[in-house]
Amino acid sequence: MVLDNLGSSLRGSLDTLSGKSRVGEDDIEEIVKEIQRSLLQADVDVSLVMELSDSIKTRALEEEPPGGTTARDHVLSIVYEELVSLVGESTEIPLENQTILLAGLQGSGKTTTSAKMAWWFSKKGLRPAVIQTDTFRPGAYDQAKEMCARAEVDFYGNPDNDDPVDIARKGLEETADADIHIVDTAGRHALEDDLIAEIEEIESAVDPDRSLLVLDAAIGQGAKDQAKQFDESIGINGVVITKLDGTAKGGGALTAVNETDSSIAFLGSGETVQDVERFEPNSFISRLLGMGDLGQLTERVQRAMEETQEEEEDWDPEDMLKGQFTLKDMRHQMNAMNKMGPLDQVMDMIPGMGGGIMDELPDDAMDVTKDRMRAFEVIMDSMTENELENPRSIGASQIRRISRGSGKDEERIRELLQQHKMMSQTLKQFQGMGQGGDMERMMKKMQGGGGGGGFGPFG
Ligand SMILES: Nc1nc2c(ncn2[C@@H]2O[C@H](COP(=O)(O)OP(=O)(O)OP(=O)(O)O)[C@@H](O)[C@H]2O)c(=O)[nH]1
Repeated sequence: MVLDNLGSSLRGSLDTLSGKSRVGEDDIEEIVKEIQRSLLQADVDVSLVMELSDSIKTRALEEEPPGGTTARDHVLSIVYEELVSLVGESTEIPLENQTILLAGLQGSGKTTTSAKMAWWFSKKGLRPAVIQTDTFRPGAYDQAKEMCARAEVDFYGNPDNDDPVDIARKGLEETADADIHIVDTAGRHALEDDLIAEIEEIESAVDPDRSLLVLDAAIGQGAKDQAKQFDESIGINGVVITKLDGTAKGGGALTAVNETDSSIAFLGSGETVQDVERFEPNSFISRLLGMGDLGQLTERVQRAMEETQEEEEDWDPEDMLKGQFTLKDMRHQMNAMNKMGPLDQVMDMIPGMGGGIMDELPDDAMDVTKDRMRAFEVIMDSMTENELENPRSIGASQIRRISRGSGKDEERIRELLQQHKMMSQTLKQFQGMGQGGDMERMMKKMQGGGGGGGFGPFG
């Protein structure tokens, strides 16, 4: 992960501030040196590093720590804010119909990224399609097709056609039913004129809503020229950094962002379709600093909870923790999830709840897509209070009645009950794991609404 060492070395030097109420010039010099060392090691452009360290120094010495804040927390919050502003906002990716073009050098991870992004969009309830126009690398077609099958998303390619522009055009026609079109393009070893000419032609044929530059995290300063050229030829709106699992670098990508005046859209951290996440500056920096991401998580959870409070006054998360997971709880969870993003991504943000744990769960335990959620809502509206509280009491005759009332197939109702059962079992697993731990704390936060300040995780 980028700036891997920053968290621990920074925490070390911040500890020297413990007990102090004011920060001295020597202290801040020491801290800034640590930050510079980490950023330069991670290949961040020298001028960016200098800019950042100057602002940290000036702010730490000139700004008064707010009442009740220790010198350590004050400096940490400044470092945090400045790092967040260094990486910038995340590229805007609206959840609506659009065409996205992927560009980048050979091996940067475009094909993998196209399938990953399609998977990500599908989990948001949209229907994505990947269009593979790489006629240069033998094997690209099979690779993309296989990954798209694994991601369960639409795919178009034609290994017998050697005209990428024609494939792109036909692909858009053939996948007209999809909401999101992701157009993968060929790469070359280096930026050559024919690559640029080809991508320009594809760009004008597909007229993308946004073009993303895919960069290997290990690229280093070479990113600067590449970014510049792609930007000049097709216009770059955002960057995808791949292979963050394999390197402690990644600073080159920040340079590319700066060069193209764009932002980071997605991060890739593995070879499977699920190894992708939306770039979010706050959570990214919190994690770099090794502080977990509870600040952002609680904010999101609280916002979602406030919005779903309405007619659910009698919903008690304590009951859920005790293992009584009713259909009402499920409805509450679905509403909250809908607002926060998929539960697996939310879980990833909780320290100790990341990838490994989610991998052990059945895939469909968390797979509550928008369409299914809508259908489930309608079905639940046709249930009685007693049925909502005691789903086990629902037998064949109730299912028939609910089906008539909701206009949904009986099969759908069984599916809902099955989903409830799975979520209930999943929750039991978490209860087992979270003895006095993260899950329980998260549920308390959901319930009590404490914390919530911008720097929650630093306490
Ligand atoms: N560990 C890791 N490997 C990745 C990641 N993204 C891509 N890869 C691997 O990197 C290699 C190249 O990825 P591709 O997706 O084929 O790259 P490409 O840019 O489409 O390559 P061309 O089609 O030749 O231009 C493959 O072996 C991928 O499995 C990642 O985030 N982490």
